[in-house]
Amino acid sequence: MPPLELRIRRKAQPRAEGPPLEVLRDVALDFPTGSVTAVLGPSGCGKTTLLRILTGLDTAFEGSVHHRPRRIGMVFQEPRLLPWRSLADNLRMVAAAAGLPPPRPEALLERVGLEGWATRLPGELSLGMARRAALARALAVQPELLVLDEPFASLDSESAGRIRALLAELLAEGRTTTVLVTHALEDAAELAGRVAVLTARPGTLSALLDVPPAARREPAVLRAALVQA
Ligand SMILES: Nc1ncnc2c1ncn2[C@@H]1O[C@H](COP(=O)(O)OP(=O)(O)OP(=O)(O)O)[C@@H](O)[C@H]1O
Repeated sequence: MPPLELRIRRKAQPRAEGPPLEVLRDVALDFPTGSVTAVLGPSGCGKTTLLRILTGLDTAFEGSVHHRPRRIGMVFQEPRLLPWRSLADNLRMVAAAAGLPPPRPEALLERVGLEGWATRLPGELSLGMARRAALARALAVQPELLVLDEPFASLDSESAGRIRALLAELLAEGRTTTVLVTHALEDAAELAGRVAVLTARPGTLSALLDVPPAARREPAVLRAALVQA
């Protein structure tokens, strides 16, 4: 399978007044199948925009995306579950939309620590639980590409720890090409095989490096490698 290939020459956001805001410029990245890439960069540099372009949610840019897989699982900061449908239905609907046979929602929910919640509505969940439900929904499409936008943001440490452990287990399987946007170097060091760093807006690629194995135990090793890059 050829790598997913992202080529952004320029991405600008129209504004109500004034010229368009240039958000991204000259970002060229290949994502080999099964790789886990963390995208780091200052707030507002275009990380979420990059994910939206990568997944095809945003097509208004100059450039191209090649070899985008068919089944894409996404977890955004805002869980975006359908509020009037049970968690099980939320999972079934994305699987059906992906042309997959009905999944076993209970098993997927159990995997993210939400056993017994299949018939409940999203409004009954805390943010941490909703984020985990969104991850279960992403897994329900058997994703070839998994995209995670700050999956640990605004979570208490217990919820963040549960999701981190789950992702570490999942990503270690090495089957799913994963792109993880994060502000935390520790998360990149623990979960990713490599790190792509964007500059401040307009975001452009300033470094792409493999995570040194020692950084898994000591994230400062990654910080030092980034300073040198
Ligand atoms: N729909 C939109 N309309 C106008 N401007 C937008 C839109 N979406 C994003 N932007 C602007 O584009 C820039 C990049 O936004 P984006 O959300 O991609 O950054 P980010 O790196 O993910 O930020 P953060 O780390 O704070 O989540 C920001 O300045 C933002 O205000």
